[in-house]
Amino acid sequence: MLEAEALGLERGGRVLFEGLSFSVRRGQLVQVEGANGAGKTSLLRILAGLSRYGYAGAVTHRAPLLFLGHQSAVKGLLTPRENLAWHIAGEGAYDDAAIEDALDRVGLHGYEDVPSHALSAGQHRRVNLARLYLSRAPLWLLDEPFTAIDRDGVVELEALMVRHVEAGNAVVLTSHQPLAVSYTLHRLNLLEGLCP
Ligand SMILES: Nc1ncnc2c1ncn2[C@@H]1O[C@H](COP(=O)(O)OP(=O)(O)OP(=O)(O)O)[C@@H](O)[C@H]1O
Repeated sequence: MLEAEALGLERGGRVLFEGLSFSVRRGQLVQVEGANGAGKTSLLRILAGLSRYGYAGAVTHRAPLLFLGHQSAVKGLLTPRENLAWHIAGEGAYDDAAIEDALDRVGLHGYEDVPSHALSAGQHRRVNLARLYLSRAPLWLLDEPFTAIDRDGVVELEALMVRHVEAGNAVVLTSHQPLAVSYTLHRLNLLEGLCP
């Protein structure tokens, strides 16, 4: 689904990673490992084709992807329903029932039409996560998806990711918390590459 070849990145005179090569295949659930500041977000943005900075190497995409960053992309003046409609319009689809179902699944039933600036941090995150229920992209790149999500939400999100990879898709995520999933988890170490 994605191939990274000899990726290298230097920030502020510090080499974060170099010569990093790996492939992400169908059915893989990959967690990027590393301490604060190691370069996980930078790597994910490179993989998503969003990096504003110069880096070495090349990324080849073999499938459409969805990137969810940890900085909320929810627009405060729009309601959750409008935010999701705006996002999925980019995929050429608008389906009010599907949007309502996605918001319901992330626990935002009753908040569909509230201006998003009136939502909590966790509810903002949930609006973003609702995009996972609507996306048709086979490859998900998720940066700290569990941030500000309560325990039930974490369990639901873990199950959603497992369903996605079991269906033959792939997920690459960063997370500081260990995943409690009964599925083979591949670890991507910024210095050593992809570990089985
Ligand atoms: N805006 C910036 N300007 C200059 N250097 C930056 C900037 N943002 C990040 N960096 C540098 O890049 C390094 C990697 O940042 P990145 O956000 O990729 O790390 P991370 O592994 O995702 O960290 P965390 O786990 O804390 O989110 C940081 O240690 C910092 O030195």
